[in-house]
Amino acid sequence: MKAIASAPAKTILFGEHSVVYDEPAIAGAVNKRAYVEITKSDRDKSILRSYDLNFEVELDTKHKKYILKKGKPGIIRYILEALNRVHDHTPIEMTLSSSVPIGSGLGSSAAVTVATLAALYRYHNIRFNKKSLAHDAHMVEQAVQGVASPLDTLVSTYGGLVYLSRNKKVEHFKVNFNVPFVVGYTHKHGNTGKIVKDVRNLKNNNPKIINPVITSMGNLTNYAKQAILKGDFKKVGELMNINHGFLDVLGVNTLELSRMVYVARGAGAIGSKITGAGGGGSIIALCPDKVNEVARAINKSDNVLKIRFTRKGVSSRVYE
Ligand SMILES: Nc1ncnc2c1ncn2[C@@H]1O[C@H](COP(=O)(O)OP(=O)(O)OP(=O)(O)O)[C@@H](O)[C@H]1O
Ligand SMILES: C[C@@](O)(CCO)CC(=O)[O-]
Ligand SMILES: [Mg+2]
Repeated sequence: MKAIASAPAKTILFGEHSVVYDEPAIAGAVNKRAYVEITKSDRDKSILRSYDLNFEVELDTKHKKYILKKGKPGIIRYILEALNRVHDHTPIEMTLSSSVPIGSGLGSSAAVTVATLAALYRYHNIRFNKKSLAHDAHMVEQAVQGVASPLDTLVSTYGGLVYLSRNKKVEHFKVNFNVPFVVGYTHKHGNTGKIVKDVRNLKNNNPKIINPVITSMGNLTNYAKQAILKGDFKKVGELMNINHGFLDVLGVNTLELSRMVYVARGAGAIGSKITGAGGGGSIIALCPDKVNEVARAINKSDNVLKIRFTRKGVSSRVYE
């Protein structure tokens, strides 16, 4: 018996970081995915491996211990947390593959977590639905990072373009939002857990300054929702640029991210901003009519990822 699952990466259009403080956010699933496969092992220990992320872990799930045979522990922590919550100690072989750049603001941790939980639920024949899966995946991110909003794991579970309201209501945009975006990313990985905690410290040390910024980011996201519904991409772009300024105030901008943001605008993007936690990772640029020019300009000093939004969220199945 083999259980497999996959879940999409995401890009945040508006609301990263402010969503941690219950402000609204808009994010979409994109055409990069994480894949997890689980089979029964005939060895006495479980093995977790990834050929493309180049890591291998020997798991002693009975004693909740692991030996990192090769690779870095980062993303593995999400998988181990999911295993601790769901798996018994029967030996399994778990293989992860992913086309999502890790630590690049595109929700690799959420895609890996959602795919891992879905594959484990299938393997153990545990009933679940998208609501329960998104919740459980959020709890895993919360446990690993210390602080996490439900946004990334919601988008990886449901797919599509999602508006998350202040009272955590999920709305799916019905509009056809396939306007051309370009994602630029640096090889400087971010670490969302650490960056979110840094923002929390800044907020706690300067509440009278940062709290109104967080509130304004929430209001901006609601204006952006109206602009998207009206198809007013000029306004969407303008609001992306303002949102980027707010993220700079929160301290999550870097030289590389700024360079890509302004290179994109100089090449014709009508809006560009950090997407995801920042501190490394990615920017997103809205460039109707100028996709190739913007992609070429960013690619001169950084990396470009042509993304498309996808309605396809998590998928999973069992092969007997
Ligand atoms: N090459 C790597 N191999 C394994 N883990 C890595 C590697 N590079 C980074 N990591 C870790 O993977 C995790 C990536 O999750 P993180 O949430 O930080 O980024 P992300 O999900 O890709 O971006 P965001 O959360 O901003 O959307 C982090 O714990 C990071 O330390
Ligand atoms: C920075 C953040 O808002 C998004 C990370 O992709 C963190 C979170 O929502 O958990
Ligand atoms: Mg993440």
